[in-house]
Amino acid sequence: MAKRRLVSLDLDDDLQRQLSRHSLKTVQDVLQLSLLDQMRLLCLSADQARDLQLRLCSICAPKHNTVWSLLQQQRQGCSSLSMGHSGLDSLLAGGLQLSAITELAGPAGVGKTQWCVEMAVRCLLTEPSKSVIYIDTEAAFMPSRVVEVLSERLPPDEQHRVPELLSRIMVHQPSTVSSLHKIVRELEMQAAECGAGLVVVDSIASLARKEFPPHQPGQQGGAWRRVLLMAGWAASLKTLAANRNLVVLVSNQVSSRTVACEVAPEEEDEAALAPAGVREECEGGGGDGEEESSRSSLVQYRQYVTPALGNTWSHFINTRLILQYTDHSPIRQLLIAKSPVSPFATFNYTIEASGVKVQGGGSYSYSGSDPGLHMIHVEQGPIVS
Ligand SMILES: Nc1ncnc2c1ncn2[C@@H]1O[C@H](COP(=O)(O)OP(=O)(O)OP(=O)(O)O)[C@@H](O)[C@H]1O
Repeated sequence: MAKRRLVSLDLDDDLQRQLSRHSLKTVQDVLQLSLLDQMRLLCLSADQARDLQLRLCSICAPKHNTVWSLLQQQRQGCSSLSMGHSGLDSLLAGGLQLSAITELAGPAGVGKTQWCVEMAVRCLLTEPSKSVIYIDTEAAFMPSRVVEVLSERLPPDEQHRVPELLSRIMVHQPSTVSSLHKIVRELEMQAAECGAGLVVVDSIASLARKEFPPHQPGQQGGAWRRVLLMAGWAASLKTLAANRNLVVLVSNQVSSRTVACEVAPEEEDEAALAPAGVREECEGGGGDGEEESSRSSLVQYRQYVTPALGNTWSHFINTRLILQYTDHSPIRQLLIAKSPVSPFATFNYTIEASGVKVQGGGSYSYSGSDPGLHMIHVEQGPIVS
């Protein structure tokens, strides 16, 4: 919190001018000065300097909520962004949680971007004073699709609002890890300036996976560098979500994971037939991207499709929603795979001109699940060795 940018605070204009004149950028920069220096540099009286110090100290001090106030927020529906379906919302305590990171993971074409657009439109329509920051790392963002969804949602006499609503979505399209890194670092300031209620990163994985593949020849430790990078981004996004009380929604790709199984002697011949390349594609594993060490010949390798970025990443996110195909096209499925408030649950959805529609009542069980170990149904059929 001491690193919080002063421009993101609601300080009066004269004071902001003095702060920037003396290159004081963070709360820490001011608190490191003596009271006398604060008075001198910022042209403050002793009382004003003491007030400022108290205010900045209260920003650094860890904040707490009471259970009662959290419950009140939840009841008033101001702790979440509705996903547009009463069953889904009630399991997720209102929808996508504020001050938290929600991940949408799924195979190509399943509807991750469509869900991101859906939630952006929902934020604009339900929060008239809020904006959306949309970080598109795959050049997949289609303004015309947002217009289509908005136009379908607005009644005929409100169609004139479309341009105003569109101007409340700020889009970044970084094409390298370093440009995304810079955007993530500056997000808190931008979120404060534009009053963001939702930050979308579609997708969080693609640039890092492209620049730091786990098995790049001649470059050891690509996966480990990526874990460190993702940890930094997750920390920044969490701080942003908490400080600005907004929803962070990230999409994630899927990757294949290889699991080694002991085989009984009579199955040994079958194990020997496992394709040689299977382990090359392994990404998540138990150790965040590094493939497992070689096994004896009595081991069979089975391949699964799971959310990308490995186990460590799955601990960074608060809620994981997995999107997958079903055998009944065009119906797709949303799984609540990890949530602090909901049991494991599944809901069907379709993608329509007016956006994403969740169908029926959904089903859930309290048997629990491992967020890192979901087999994802891929349209072309599961890849099993
Ligand atoms: N206007 C529309 N009406 C109905 N379906 C649509 C419409 N626009 C897109 N879709 C459907 O959305 C799906 C693509 O979704 P989306 O782009 O969100 O996938 P994705 O999971 O983000 O894929 P990737 O990982 O490749 O980016 C396609 O099945 C497409 O048919």
